[in-house]
Amino acid sequence: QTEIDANAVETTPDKILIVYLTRTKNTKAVAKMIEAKVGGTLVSLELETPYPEDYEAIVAQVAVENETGTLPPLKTKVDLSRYETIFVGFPTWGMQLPPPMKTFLNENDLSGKTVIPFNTNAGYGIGSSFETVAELCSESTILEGYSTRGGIERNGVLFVMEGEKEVEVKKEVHDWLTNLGF
Ligand SMILES: Cc1cc2nc3c(=O)[nH]c(=O)nc-3n(C[C@H](O)[C@H](O)[C@H](O)COP(=O)(O)O)c2cc1C
Repeated sequence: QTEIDANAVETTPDKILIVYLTRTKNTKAVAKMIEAKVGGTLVSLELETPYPEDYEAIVAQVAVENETGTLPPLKTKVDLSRYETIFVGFPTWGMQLPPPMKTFLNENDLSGKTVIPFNTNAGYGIGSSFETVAELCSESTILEGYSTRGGIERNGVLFVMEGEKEVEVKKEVHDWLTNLGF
């Protein structure tokens, strides 16, 4: 007897892309947990001109970009044609979707594809980032996203996805993806 899971996401690993932005590697760690469960191709977004290493400097630059709607040019180019399910991962920056992810969603056509956001943040939450993903992917099917607390760079807390936290996030990611039908 064959059981058919009505909730199953109908895709295969070769059609899954996991694209993420990361600075202190927390979002990257979540991306790798997703890959471990669903497979797919991992792509890290890199800028033509990297952000400053200095925290205050990047905060100031991102604030200006957010305010002016600047879309920083990406070095990373991806041919999306073969992918039907695209996970998009990013930290919260200035309570918004980080400018490089705005660039990515602006310069690529994700219409007709399934888009699934995920996020790490310092504890202030996703801000408007998931809403902006939905706005920039208005012709896509958006599934429920996942968010967890990551680093607090302002306080010198950088990478946190280890030890108990890693175990906890792995379980949450597993349950979230199972819920989505993966
Ligand atoms: C420029 C900048 C702005 C940030 N703004 C916020 C924010 O508005 N709210 C928040 O909760 N965390 C904020 N953070 C903290 C990051 O979202 C958090 O440390 C996240 O886990 C970093 O992910 P990453 O390790 O993948 O780079 C900010 C960090 C940076 C560098």
